[in-house]
Amino acid sequence: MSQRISSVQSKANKYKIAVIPGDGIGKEVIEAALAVLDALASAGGSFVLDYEHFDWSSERFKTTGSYMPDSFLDVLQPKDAIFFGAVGDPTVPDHISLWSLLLPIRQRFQQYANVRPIRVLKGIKSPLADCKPGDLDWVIVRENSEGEYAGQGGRTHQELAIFSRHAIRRIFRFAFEVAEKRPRKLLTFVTKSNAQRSGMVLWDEVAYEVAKEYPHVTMDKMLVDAMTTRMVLRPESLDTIVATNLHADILSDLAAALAGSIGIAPTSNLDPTRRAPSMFEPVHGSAPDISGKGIANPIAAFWTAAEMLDWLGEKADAKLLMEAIESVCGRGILTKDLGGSANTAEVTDAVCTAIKESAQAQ
Ligand SMILES: NC(=O)c1ccc[n+]([C@@H]2O[C@H](COP(=O)([O-])OP(=O)(O)OC[C@H]3O[C@@H](n4cnc5c(N)ncnc54)[C@H](O)[C@@H]3O)[C@@H](O)[C@H]2O)c1
Ligand SMILES: O=C(O)[C@H](O)[C@@H](O)C(=O)O
Ligand SMILES: [K+]
Ligand SMILES: [Mn+2]
Repeated sequence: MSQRISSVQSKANKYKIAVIPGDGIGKEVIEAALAVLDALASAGGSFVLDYEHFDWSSERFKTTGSYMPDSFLDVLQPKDAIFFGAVGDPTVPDHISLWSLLLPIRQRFQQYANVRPIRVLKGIKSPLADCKPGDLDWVIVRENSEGEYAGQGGRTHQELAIFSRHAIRRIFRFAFEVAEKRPRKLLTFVTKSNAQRSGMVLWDEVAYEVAKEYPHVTMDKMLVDAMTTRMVLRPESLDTIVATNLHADILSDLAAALAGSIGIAPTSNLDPTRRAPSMFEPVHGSAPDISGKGIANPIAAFWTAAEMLDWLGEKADAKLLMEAIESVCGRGILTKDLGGSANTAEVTDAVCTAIKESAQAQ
């Protein structure tokens, strides 16, 4: 585990980070998160981030005809991580924007595990009556390379999903490893094998096969429709969740809302083999309805930054950042989506100050 060090910059670990803010509030929350990361580094953090900024976005597409250069894999490969905002613009069809920027990076780098931790942070109220902080504390593991996002099929089979034993096995192994490291050792797998009789039946078959390798983890199975009711009615009965690309996409927005707001939820797109750089982004999109107003909640991007530091090995700084976020939320400095009246800059400043104060106290 890394240790926070006092100002001995020469001892700091250096990481090369590609920064891709993208569109809409992606630009606002990434700017805020970079300020918070700077505050953390200069308050005695044990890391130095060497940023390269990329303007890959819908703006670039509209002026040059492409979201990113053809050489994007070569450009990103030497980086230690990719810090991403959001993609999506009201004047570009969403399937064009998603398939021109985000999905090629996720799929070509085989960032096959999309990890979405979510819990009720201190100071934030769940919309569920009586849901206390410990009652909703989950990790959603999303298959991130195939399934409903295979992009195959013509007009008559537009939504053709592709599931392979290889990809199902590796995401289940990953999810079991996550579950095994958490105190409850509980994994719920989400399926729709009653209706989808090919890919989803294979998904179930591999689940039980891989389960034999992890005898210390308790596994249970939920059909995706019933899963939504369990998340709302019995959140405390869940811990680690594994689901397909599309199912986990939908369930993770629900999870974020149940924990207070889509504006707090982080994602890691991981290549667990570490052959390719992993990509870190808030769960939310470009939010055109609030973009440009300076009111986006930056917490999702901050929590995402903490997940990135943790993946890079900077665990002490990741922890300090999460504590700073929770102390600011605990003092009621919240954006509108969480029922508060603070704007993006005010929350950002408060988190930077909390970081400095807690570093001084150490
Ligand atoms: N990974 C991504 O980059 C990603 C994810 C989801 C959607 N998208 C794209 O984003 C665009 C908008 O999609 P959408 O509206 O379905 O989803 P969205 O997540 O952008 O917004 C959904 C709702 O949540 C609110 N919201 C989102 N983030 C917030 C934040 N940080 N603070 C406060 N409120 C927040 C928005 O104002 C909106 O009302 C589309 O083009 C879509 O394709 C991209
Ligand atoms: O994967 C998707 O569907 C989108 O990018 C977005 O909704 C996400 O959750 O990342
Ligand atoms: K995003
Ligand atoms: Mn989504």
